[in-house]
Amino acid sequence: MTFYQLYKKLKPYVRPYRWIIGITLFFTALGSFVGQVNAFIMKYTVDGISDYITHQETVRNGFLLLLFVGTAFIGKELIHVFIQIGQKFYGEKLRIFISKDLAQTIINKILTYNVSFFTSDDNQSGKLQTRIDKGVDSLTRLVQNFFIDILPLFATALVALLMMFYSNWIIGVIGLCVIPIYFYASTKQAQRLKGSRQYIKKFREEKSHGIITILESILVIKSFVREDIEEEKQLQLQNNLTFAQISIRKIRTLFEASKDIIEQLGLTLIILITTYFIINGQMTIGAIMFNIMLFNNVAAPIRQFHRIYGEMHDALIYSESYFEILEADSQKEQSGSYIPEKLKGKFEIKNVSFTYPNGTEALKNINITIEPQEITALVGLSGAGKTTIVNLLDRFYEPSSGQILLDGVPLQDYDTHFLRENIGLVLQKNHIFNGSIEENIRYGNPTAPFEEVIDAAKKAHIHEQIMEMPDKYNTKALNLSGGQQQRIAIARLFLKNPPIIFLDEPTASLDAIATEQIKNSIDAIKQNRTVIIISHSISQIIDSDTIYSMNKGRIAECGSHEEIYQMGGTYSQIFDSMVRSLNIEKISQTIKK
Ligand SMILES: Nc1ncnc2c1ncn2[C@@H]1O[C@H](COP(=O)(O)OP(=O)(O)OP(=O)(O)O)[C@@H](O)[C@H]1O
Repeated sequence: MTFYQLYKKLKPYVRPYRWIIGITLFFTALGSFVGQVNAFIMKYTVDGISDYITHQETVRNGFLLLLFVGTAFIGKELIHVFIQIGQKFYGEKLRIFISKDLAQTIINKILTYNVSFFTSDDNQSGKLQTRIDKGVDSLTRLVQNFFIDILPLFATALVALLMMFYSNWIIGVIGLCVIPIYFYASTKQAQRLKGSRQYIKKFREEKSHGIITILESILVIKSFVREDIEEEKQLQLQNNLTFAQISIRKIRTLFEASKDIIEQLGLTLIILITTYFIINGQMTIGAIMFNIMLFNNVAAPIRQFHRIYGEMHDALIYSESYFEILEADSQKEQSGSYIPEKLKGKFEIKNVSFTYPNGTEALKNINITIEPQEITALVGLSGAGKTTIVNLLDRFYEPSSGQILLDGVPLQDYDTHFLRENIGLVLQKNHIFNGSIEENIRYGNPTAPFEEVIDAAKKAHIHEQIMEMPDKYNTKALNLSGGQQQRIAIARLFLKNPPIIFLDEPTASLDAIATEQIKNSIDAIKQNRTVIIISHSISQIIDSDTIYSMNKGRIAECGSHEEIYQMGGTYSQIFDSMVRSLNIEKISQTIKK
């Protein structure tokens, strides 16, 4: 991306705050003139003192000179402070507003993206977060710097340069000559730094992903006593980052030294030529201070040019990623417009194959019919593709080939929000949000009255336990046990009350009593709904109307429990293994006693 492209992309974010920019520009213009006042005062002072000495003026005149100079300095400083406050305040205000808009826009945007966007390797949570944070941060810093740093510095430099020309054209030309040399050195420096900066960006993303991974897997790390492996991984990342940072520092030091030399050469020339004109009588002695100070004003922004250029390049690198995320329109979830009055809930999966974006072929030519208001179970060994089917039915992914119909209408024709409003999903491990139990259940229907929240909790067999907690429904949900969290998620589903329900191993993380209670709740919620249940537990699937047994992405058999068992294929193998693992013989002997 070029700076011009960046400018065009940023324009819509800056436009609403034109009035703030107007005020900032006013302060900038004022500041650029006030910035030269010191040079004039110093010239006047030196000339005044020189006159005073040459003409042996009275002490009174000397005091008057000092009074004037002192008042002028203090007055100028007061005005300068006022201008700076104005510039900083409005610059900050602009930054805060733009930061808010940039941060909110990207959140709004990514919420519209496909699930595949979030599961891709490039967008692992830490990486995505760094990219967004850094993008927003560097873009807002760029806007802020432009108005309270870059623009005032350059405006002051321009006015100083004009005054140098006004003072003497040769002095002006020297001031002017330094600019392109400096500019060339700064550009070269920035080009050399570009590669290292990109590495730093990559290493930073990897580091924050690494930290998130540690936080998420702390129990596994500790239980396997693998702290040293994790330390080693982090050290490697840290070393890479450190080397890149040192390489940047090296380049900076070298270039800064060469730029100092250029500046000193310019200054020496100014002093020599001004001295020549003073000796010649073409300038007064005060001109030496005047020219040095003006030259300083010209050199100041150029001295900072590499920093500004660097920050702008940082902004370019990070904003490139920011805008890549923002403009990933191909990732936008597609939605049809079809909204039926009522859903019956008949799914027909016809010759569907599906390959995940990373190339895993999860489903191969699948044909399944899910009858409305019936219970359909999906059974199969791990990795057979059961969850993938649910992912497709919820439109988290689109089939690679084949077609899915709901009540005879292609799934892609449905309004996606409508579709998902009508589907309830309970997973093996359900997400619990940071918030109270009530807020977590209410997620199923944010406008439901509190009585309905309680009713849902009762149906999910969690109400009594909640009432025993000190803060009852205000208890933090993240502190609950896995089984309790699962029941909160089921309560959320009761509150949502959708006609279609997908249960993906809903009791896998529960104890036996909780499993029985949840099974009862699930049996209750199954009434008059289309249900797909995935489970490795016999009790959950045995009384389903239809069972599909899957093997390596294909349907192996289908039918009722009795029918499919008789086929003697995958299902009977899984079923027999389950029975053996339960040790039925021992169990029945125990029960007989
Ligand atoms: N987000 C993903 N990206 C890439 N591959 C995936 C993804 N999710 C699942 N897979 C792969 O797709 C295949 C089917 O996975 P799926 O989760 O559908 O199996 P499953 O039958 O539900 O297994 P389990 O009983 O263990 O939950 C597996 O090989 C899995 O590794």
